[in-house]
Amino acid sequence: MDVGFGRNKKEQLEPVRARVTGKIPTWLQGMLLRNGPGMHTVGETRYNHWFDGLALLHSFTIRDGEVYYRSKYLRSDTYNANVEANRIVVSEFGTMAYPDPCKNIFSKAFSYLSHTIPDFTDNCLINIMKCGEDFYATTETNYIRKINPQTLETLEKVDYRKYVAVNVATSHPHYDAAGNVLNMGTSIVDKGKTKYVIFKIPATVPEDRKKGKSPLKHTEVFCSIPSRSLLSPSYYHSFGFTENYIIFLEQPFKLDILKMATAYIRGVTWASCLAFHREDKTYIHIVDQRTRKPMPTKFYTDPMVVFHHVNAYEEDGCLLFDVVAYEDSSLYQLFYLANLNQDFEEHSRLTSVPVLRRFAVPLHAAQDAEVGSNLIKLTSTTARALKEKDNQVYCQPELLYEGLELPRINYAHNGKRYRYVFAAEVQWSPIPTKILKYDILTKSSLKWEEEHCWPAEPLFVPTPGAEDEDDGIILSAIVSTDPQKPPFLLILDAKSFTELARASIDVDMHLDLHGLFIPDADWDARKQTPSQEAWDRASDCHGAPQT
Ligand SMILES: CC1=C(/C=C/C(C)=C/C=C/C(C)=C/C=O)C(C)(C)CCC1
Ligand SMILES: [Fe+2]
Repeated sequence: MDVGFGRNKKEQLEPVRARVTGKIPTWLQGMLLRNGPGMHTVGETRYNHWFDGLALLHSFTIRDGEVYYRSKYLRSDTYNANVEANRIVVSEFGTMAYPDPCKNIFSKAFSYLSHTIPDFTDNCLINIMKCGEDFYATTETNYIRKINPQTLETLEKVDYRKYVAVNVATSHPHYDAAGNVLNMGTSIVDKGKTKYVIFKIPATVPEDRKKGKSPLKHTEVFCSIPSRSLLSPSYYHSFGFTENYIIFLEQPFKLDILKMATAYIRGVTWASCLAFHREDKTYIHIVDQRTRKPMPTKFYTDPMVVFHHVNAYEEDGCLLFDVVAYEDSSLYQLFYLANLNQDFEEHSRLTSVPVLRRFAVPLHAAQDAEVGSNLIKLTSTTARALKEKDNQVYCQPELLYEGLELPRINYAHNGKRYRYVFAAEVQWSPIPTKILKYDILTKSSLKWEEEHCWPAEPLFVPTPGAEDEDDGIILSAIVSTDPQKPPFLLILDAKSFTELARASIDVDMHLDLHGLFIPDADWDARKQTPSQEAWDRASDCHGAPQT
């Protein structure tokens, strides 16, 4: 089965109207905006890893029961430089590139030296972040790219380092109740220290300080956590968040800074500077948002690799947090394009399945508790926190569900008690074939699947005025491995997990990573959604078979 992982996808610049079957709820008006890699070769050169691909943004605009689709490559500096040179000239996660092969030995040496502190890529292919009224494409370097969600045009390049000292940052920020962005990055060997920095970008800027300024200019450091090691900070892809706490896992999947500093000259990739240390522990840092300080207790657990935090909440003096955990870092290995070729099913077997695990940590010092005692008295979980000497606590998680990735929740429950996880079901292969609704309370699940269909991350949109946590719909872009079946946007009823509608579009749709839904109601009066007239010009897509 070939879905062409390494094949470049065509952009769909003009909106096309999808062929809708079923009935889209009338209240569902807005735009699903998503990001992911779409171009894997430039000229004769090719990227090694799927996470290297050039960012391709796509959007599904839902209006009065119709769906309009468009896609556009992010015109990052990386994209422009590559296209101009007709080859890959900017390094990505799994591909090291050499811009000037013809340079003489002296200028070559100079160019090597200038890469000691590398200028990373602005190929923001992972997610979309809402920042005040603006939207940004994001990756894990120090760069983000402002975009126009309506036209998918690429706007300013923003360097986080102008506002906060971080060399890398996550593409999974959190949003608090006021819409402020909280994100985390690593400041590497700055003034002799390496630390993890949690920073806040305000949703709004006071009128008197505004003067057309972006909220990013008002970014503040919320708190920082010193890295256990100066030269090998942990890699992380997301973090946990509740009203009062921030959860950071300092996992034994680490960046080797010395290796990074010499990677360019040695001709190896950034990916090769990341290593899983199975002999190490995973340290659990809990920051109290009121004091902005990490709790002094040394919480730890077994070695693991976590990409996605699912949710976290406080219950009876404990903090519960749920993550998708692996026993090793094989996920990154599998996404090498060489493993994702025609017979990828043979070559791409994970050596550990992604498991939904629940951790529980006690929030109050248990100085008098006996060594060996379990500090978790909750009846809702079997997760344990065992008291050890020297203020250490060993955390043993509860296994909730085996085989899921790309988790999403009803974000109104972020940081709060919640019951449902929506995710893609992933067993031993990294490619999802089902969409899953997992009920943490009853430990039961509902699934959607269809032959030849590969679903993207399922996104939950609540019904306006919803009371139940699962009162809403699920949106997932589905690509099919059957050439006779065009890709489609699937709309499921989140309660029953039954199909409400699907919108088929005969375009070259890519498998994406993450994104968000912008309800029409979020657009303020100044930034109107495009007029109906604009959509009327969209060409029809009759869902004809792809050739
Ligand atoms: C370029 C670059 C990086 C990029 C990492 C990327 C692009 C990671 C993507 C991860 C995904 C998509 C995970 C999904 O679960 C690092 C290592 C941060 C630092 C060095 C330079
Ligand atoms: Fe992610």
